[in-house]
Amino acid sequence: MRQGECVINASSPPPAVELHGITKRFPGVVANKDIAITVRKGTVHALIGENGAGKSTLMKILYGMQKPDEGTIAIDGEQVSFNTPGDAIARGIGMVHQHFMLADNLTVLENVVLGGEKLYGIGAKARKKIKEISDAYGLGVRPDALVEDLGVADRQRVEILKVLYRGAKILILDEPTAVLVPQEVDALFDNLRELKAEGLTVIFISHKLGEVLKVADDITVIRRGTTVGTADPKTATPKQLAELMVGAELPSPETRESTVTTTPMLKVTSLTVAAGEAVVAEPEVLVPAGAPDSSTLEKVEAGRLLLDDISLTIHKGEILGIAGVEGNGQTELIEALMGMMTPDAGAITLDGADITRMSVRKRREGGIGYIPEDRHRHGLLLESPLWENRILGHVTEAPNSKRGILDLKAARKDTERIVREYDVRTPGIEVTAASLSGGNQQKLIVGREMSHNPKFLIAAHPTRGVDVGAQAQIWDAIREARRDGLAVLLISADLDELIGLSDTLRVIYRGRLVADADPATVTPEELGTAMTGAASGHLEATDNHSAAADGDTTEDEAR
Ligand SMILES: Nc1ncnc2c1ncn2[C@@H]1O[C@H](COP(=O)(O)OP(=O)(O)OP(=O)(O)O)[C@@H](O)[C@H]1O
Repeated sequence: MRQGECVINASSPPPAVELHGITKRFPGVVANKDIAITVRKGTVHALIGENGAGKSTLMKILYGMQKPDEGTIAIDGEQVSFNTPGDAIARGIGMVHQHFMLADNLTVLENVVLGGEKLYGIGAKARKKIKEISDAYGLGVRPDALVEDLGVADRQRVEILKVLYRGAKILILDEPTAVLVPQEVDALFDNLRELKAEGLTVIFISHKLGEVLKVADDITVIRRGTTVGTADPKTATPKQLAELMVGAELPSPETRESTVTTTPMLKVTSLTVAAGEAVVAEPEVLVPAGAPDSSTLEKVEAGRLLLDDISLTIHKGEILGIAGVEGNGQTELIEALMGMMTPDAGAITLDGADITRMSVRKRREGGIGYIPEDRHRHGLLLESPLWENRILGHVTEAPNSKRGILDLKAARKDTERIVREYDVRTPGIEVTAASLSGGNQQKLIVGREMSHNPKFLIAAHPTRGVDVGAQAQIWDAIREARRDGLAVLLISADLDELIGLSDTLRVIYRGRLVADADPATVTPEELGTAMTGAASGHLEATDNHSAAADGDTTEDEAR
């Protein structure tokens, strides 16, 4: 572990990026404080730090999305000043955001060219250029594929290709591996090595310390807005990095104590959803009165089964993990369970009561907690203060409501409690959710949902974007509630989390449950293989109907 900056000897080319004395203040928060980072040309440089440490702010400054209050930026040895991302792009900087920004209904070529038409037109020249870039860096992108047909990893490659097409020599990737399965992570790292070999520079933000050590040449640690040191990936361990970041031990999701009972809490029988189904959106129960409509459910093309005869049972005290590459029916399963989508066939019972046609509000009141996949679309009102976000989805429940009337004082007080207990780093509860860092937004949602003592929790990527310290805390909260009988449907792209937390594991592929895995023995690689639809000798094929029958056991029957 070395403190301070990398040593650059006199004969080295100028560093690709030099940030000096960068300071950025927001009301009540110093997001970046006198930050100094030197990024060597042709390297992969990882930026790590706990939630709210200031990583995204720093990258937004480098990409021209935000202006620093103080400090200088030099690119290839030359001082620059960016007012917009356009200025940064012109100096060869590209950014791939965590939330992809592609138009689904356009082809890869159209997406790549969009906004950059001046470079190579929109015809044969553009196509040739795309092919050249794709071949040069091993991206394997097909220009005529429709983006909506692509999986997550391919979409990410299109995003990378898009910034390369615009001439980026320095790529900023914001948590690029959060949505990828292990095999896809390896493929991305191969791409990054290719980029590096061609002299490009990559800066990436990540909370996955093992991966950081695998791919980074240099690591900078940021804590509370300032650089606290650099680490050498050749010698550092994940534990050391975690300690440097948050002063905490690296958590493990592993628990093999079983709290699974024989009492079914959630039972899903032959649930089927065809594409193009009309959506039952009930914005008024998701948001407080007067807030904008947060229903963003979309229609999809007709003719395909999005959920195909899904049957499963989750018992009291059981965490059932669903493994799957994004886009294989997880969203539809969640929406059908929450009442945001009406299934075409099948039934859902919660604690013995049929909830198949029940409203979202009634389901929530009946004890369903919901940590959504996309916190911006379904979890938060970004422009509203934290205390309003605490009410979101729980308008009619205590402490937000007393005898049918909103109790704002109690809601505010409870928001302060959640902020304290879940360590949401914020100057106060009056700031907007948008002003929180990604990980702190997530902690607020988890705190809110756990505060209502749900019977059944839908946890989609519960620790996405949170640092190792907060991750441990969220895992503990879920485990503790499980001990008290909580049933959990866990959906996560983090296979270690999925394997470590789940009591039961099932694989979803093209809307069907295709395999079962034993969390005590399965490896992330085996699970990753099964998720791509390939048969894995280590996993058992699912028998949907025996799973349904399983739900018929009574409390007294042994499982
Ligand atoms: N637009 C904004 N307005 C007010 N405060 C902000 C704004 N953007 C960021 N902040 C604050 O600046 C601090 C740094 O946030 P930033 O998003 O840079 O953290 P981060 O290290 O990227 O965290 P995470 O790992 O959770 O994404 C946080 O306290 C955050 O609340």
